[in-house]
Amino acid sequence: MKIYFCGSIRGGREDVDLYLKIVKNLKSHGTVMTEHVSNKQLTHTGEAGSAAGDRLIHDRDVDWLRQCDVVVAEVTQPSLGVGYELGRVVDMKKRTLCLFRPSTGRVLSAMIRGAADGERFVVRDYSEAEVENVLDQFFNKNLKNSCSHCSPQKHQ
Ligand SMILES: O=c1[nH]c(=O)n([C@H]2C[C@H](O)[C@@H](COP(=O)(O)O)O2)cc1CO
Repeated sequence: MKIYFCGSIRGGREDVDLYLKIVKNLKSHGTVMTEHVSNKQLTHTGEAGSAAGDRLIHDRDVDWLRQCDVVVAEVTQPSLGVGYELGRVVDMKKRTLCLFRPSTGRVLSAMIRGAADGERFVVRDYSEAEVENVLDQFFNKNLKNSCSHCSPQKHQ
């Protein structure tokens, strides 16, 4: 099971501790292609400072999005990059879980909440305390048979 995790980088790194918690959980369900998003050393400047570096990041990430089996996005901290990734995956018809924390007082973009269909593109309001349960429930109940690379019993 290849999992693409989306989280804010240049949009602000305020939630990086939570990204770390999410990625730790995701690793129990499969291979996380974008583990760097949860790296506490990675600052709001991102992985590269030059336009050439940005093109490499863009092309690599779009390629990973094409390859992945499922997308999980923490969408509370607004990020242009995460919004762009989600727009692309809607077109790619990838199974997607967006996680949003209303307790922050933020209101999620209509372009994300309004894209939810409850099946392929799910938006889940949650609190940090329940994040592991929400992820386990999503993977165990919804994704048992959707991995294209391995048997339902062995999600690696
Ligand atoms: O250095 C990077 N590496 C990278 O993989 N990304 C991708 C993964 C994240 O889910 C998303 C974050 O976008 P943004 O930086 O606009 O917040 O874009 C984004 C950047 C910097 O924009």
